[in-house]
Amino acid sequence: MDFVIAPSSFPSFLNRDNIPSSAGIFTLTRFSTVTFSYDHRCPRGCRSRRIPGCSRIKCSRRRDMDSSKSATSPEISKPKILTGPGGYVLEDVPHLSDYIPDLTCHPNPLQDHPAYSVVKQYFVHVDDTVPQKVVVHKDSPRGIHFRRAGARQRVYFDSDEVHACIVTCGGLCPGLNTVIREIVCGLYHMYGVKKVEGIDGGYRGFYAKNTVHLDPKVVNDIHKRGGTILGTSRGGHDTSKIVDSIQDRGINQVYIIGGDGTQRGASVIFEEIRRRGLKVSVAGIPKTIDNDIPVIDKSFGFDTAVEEAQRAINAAHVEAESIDNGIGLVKLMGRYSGFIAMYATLASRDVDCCLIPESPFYLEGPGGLFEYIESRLKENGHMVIVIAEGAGQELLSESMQSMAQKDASGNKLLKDVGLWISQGIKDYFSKQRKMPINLKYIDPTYMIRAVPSNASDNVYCTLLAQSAVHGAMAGYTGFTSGLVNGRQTYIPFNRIIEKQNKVVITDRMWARLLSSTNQPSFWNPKVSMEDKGNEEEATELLDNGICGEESPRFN
Ligand SMILES: Nc1ncnc2c1ncn2[C@@H]1O[C@H](COP(=O)(O)OP(=O)(O)O)[C@@H](O)[C@H]1O
Ligand SMILES: O=P(O)(O)OC[C@H]1O[C@](O)(COP(=O)(O)O)[C@@H](O)[C@@H]1O
Ligand SMILES: [Mg+2]
Repeated sequence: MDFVIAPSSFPSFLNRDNIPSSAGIFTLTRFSTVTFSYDHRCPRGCRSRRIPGCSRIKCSRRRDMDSSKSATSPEISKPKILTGPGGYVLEDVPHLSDYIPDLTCHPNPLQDHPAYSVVKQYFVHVDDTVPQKVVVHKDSPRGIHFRRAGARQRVYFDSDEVHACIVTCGGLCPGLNTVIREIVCGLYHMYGVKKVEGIDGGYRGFYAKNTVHLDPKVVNDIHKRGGTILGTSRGGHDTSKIVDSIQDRGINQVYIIGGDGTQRGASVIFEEIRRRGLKVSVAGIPKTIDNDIPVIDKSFGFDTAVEEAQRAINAAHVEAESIDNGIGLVKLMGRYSGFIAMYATLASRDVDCCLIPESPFYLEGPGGLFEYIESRLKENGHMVIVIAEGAGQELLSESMQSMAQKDASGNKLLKDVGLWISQGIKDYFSKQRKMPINLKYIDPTYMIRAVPSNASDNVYCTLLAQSAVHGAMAGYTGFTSGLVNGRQTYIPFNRIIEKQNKVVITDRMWARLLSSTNQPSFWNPKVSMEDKGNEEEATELLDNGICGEESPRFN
């Protein structure tokens, strides 16, 4: 039985919501006769017979497409790029209606919500976008924009129809539990969605474990705890099995919380879902304390990690100050990006030297680290060094037997630079300089990421989670919810996974650090000229947008 309702019979607010011309009428389709056996599942993800929006003709036509379970389809969706006057570019995110025609939509239930209905203009205008760069010149082109996140006037899921799942992958990060909590509560309290499941233990949990029931009662207090109540893992990623599991369980909204590796995985999952023609929204929430995800202002949990790192730096300073020629050495996380070390150093003001993966350094000779340590000790009697775990790895490889080991996700396993440099400093001063020093090495690595998120990260996590929920309900898919210039946006996966965010050492922020520590830049003009990749973009973090101008040069 099909119902076709003309727009005039809908509440008037719907007509104001820039309904695309292709959706000139709303089609409420209901069918009662078609059945799908396990082997002939409805490729749109509905295993029940009575899910609106899944017409018999289209489902049976699409059944053929489902016969191949291969996740290696060459059909990768093209980026959705829209251009406008003045050099305006919108890097848009996919929508379920891009590949599923005649989807039904409904008025957003938030219009009747006691909290939100009083907000003037609560719904985001369909044309709202956020610029990637806010510092422009008079004649600059308008540049790249992302779709603004937030609740839309119409949604593409009926609340009763939604079956959501949440998964957390990769390393821990403060705030994971808050994001889980706010997705569950957002779905329940804003949209009346009751079916939410947690995937146990990362991606492999989709096919290797049972799911965990989630509701507001279960998640009520979890934001006060570190870690993730769902568990996490690296590796174990089989796209076909994951999408089979999504389809078998009848899941139609997938919330994936994780770092760069996870978002790469999410992008492949989205492509496979699209290839199978399923009505399943895939929403990513970027997670990493390393802050190595590009485009976004910063990742959640980063502030908490920097705050926690202060405790280790303070301890190192107290220890170093208390003895003659005291050196406090602190190793912080940061595999490829030194943001935590840089911000912890800038925040502390007690640090004399910060070493990060992006800034190569050398130990001996004029302008080297050992010479600087000696001068600081002679001048001050003590010093504090902060080193990111990924710093100086090329020096370690030279002096240790190279073992290119990787973790289950394919990330390079690093050698312990903290122990190595501690030994190097001790050997240099005792053997070559015959100068007694007292070195205390503090390794708080896991302590800074296992803590619960602080107040500001909790609010940030809430906004990211709610944005993801609004986006999925509005039918967007293949997107990551992220903060761009202080506004919540939907960013296409291809932009999130194309490269890693790194500290740009020719940028103002690194200059601020150098001027705060007084350390040598270890800058070698020849090496820097060769390092073209680093010159293009300014460091993306807390720089109030002013770092997007020309990168200044130092030395
Ligand atoms: N290039 C990739 N393509 C698809 N999936 C990936 C890729 N890299 C990592 N993954 C998957 O994402 C998950 C987490 O990745 P990992 O690198 O460990 O953490 P993070 O997401 O925090 O960077 C793992 O289960 C892994 O299998
Ligand atoms: O020991 P583990 O769990 O693999 O985690 C160590 C890694 O996790 C991180 O904190 C973050 O990495 P991800 O963002 O990839 O999870 C790195 O800085 C660190 O090298
Ligand atoms: Mg990673």
